[in-house]
Amino acid sequence: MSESVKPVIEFDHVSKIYSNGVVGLKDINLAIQPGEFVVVVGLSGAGKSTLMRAINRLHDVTEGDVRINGTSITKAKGKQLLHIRRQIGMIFQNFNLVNRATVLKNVLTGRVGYYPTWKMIFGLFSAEDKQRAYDALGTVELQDKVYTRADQLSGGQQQRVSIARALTQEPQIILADEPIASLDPQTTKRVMDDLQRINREMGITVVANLHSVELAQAYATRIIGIRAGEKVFDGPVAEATDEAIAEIYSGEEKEA
Ligand SMILES: Nc1ncnc2c1ncn2[C@@H]1O[C@H](COP(=O)(O)OP(=O)(O)OP(=O)(O)O)[C@@H](O)[C@H]1O
Repeated sequence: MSESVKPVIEFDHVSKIYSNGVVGLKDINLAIQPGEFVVVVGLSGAGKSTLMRAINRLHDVTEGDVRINGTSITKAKGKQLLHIRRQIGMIFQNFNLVNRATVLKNVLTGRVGYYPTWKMIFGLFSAEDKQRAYDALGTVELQDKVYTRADQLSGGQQQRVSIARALTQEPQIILADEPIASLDPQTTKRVMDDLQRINREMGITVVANLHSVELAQAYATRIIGIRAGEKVFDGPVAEATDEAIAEIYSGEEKEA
C-alpha cells in the first residue's frame, strides 16, 4: 500500500481510565489503512472492547486523540460527531435488533443518522433507503426474510441482519465487537465469511474483536494483541506466530 494513503483510523497516545480507576487502555498508538481486516485479540479483560468502543466514541477516552479519516472524533461535537459516526457501522455480540420489528425495519434503522428525529418517529424512510436495505439484505442473502420478525430468525441470521443494518449505513468502517461469541461453529463461519466478503468486495475496513486465535489467523490481514490495556503486538497475520500469540496471552485473566 502506498505511503500516501491516509489512515482511516488513527490512535495518538490514547489512554482510557474508567471512573473506578481501572485502566482500560494505556498509551495506544496505531494507524489502520483503508481496506484492512484487523482482528484484536487478548485475554478476557485485556481491553479489546474498550479499544473498539474508543473508535466510534461509544465512550470517551481519558487522554490522547482518535482520528477517523484525519478528523478528531475525540474533539467532535454535534453535527460533526454525527457525520463521523455515519462512517462507522457496528455489530455486537447480542445483535442489538428490535425483536418485535421486521427485518426490513431493523435494517432501515441503519439510516437513522441521515434523518431528522421527527421523520424517524413517523418511520418515514425514502424509497432509495428502502432499496439500500433490500440490497444489503441481498448481500447477506436474506432477501426472503424482509418481512419476518427479527425474533423469528436464528442467531446467525440475526447477526447477518445486523451486518445488513450496518451496510445500509454505507459505512467506511465496520466494528464487530465479539460478533460470533453467541454462535455455533457453522453459523460462525457464515458470519465471518460475510464480513470477509464485505471487506474484500466493498473495500470496507473491518475491525473485529475475537476470542478465537484460529479465527483471527484465518480471517485477519493484521492482528493487534492487547494485554492489560497495552498494545503488545501489531503486525500482519503471517507474523502472528505461536510465540507471539503466547506472549499476548501471557499474564492473568481479568474479570471484564
Ligand atoms: N464501564 C466500565 N467501568 C469500569 N471498568 C470497566 C468498564 N468496562 C470495562 N472495564 C474494565 O476494563 C478492563 C478492560 O475491559 P474490556 O471489556 O475492554 O476487556 P475485553 O478484552 O474486551 O474483555 P472480554 O474479552 O472479556 O470482553 C477490564 O478490567 C474491565 O473490568
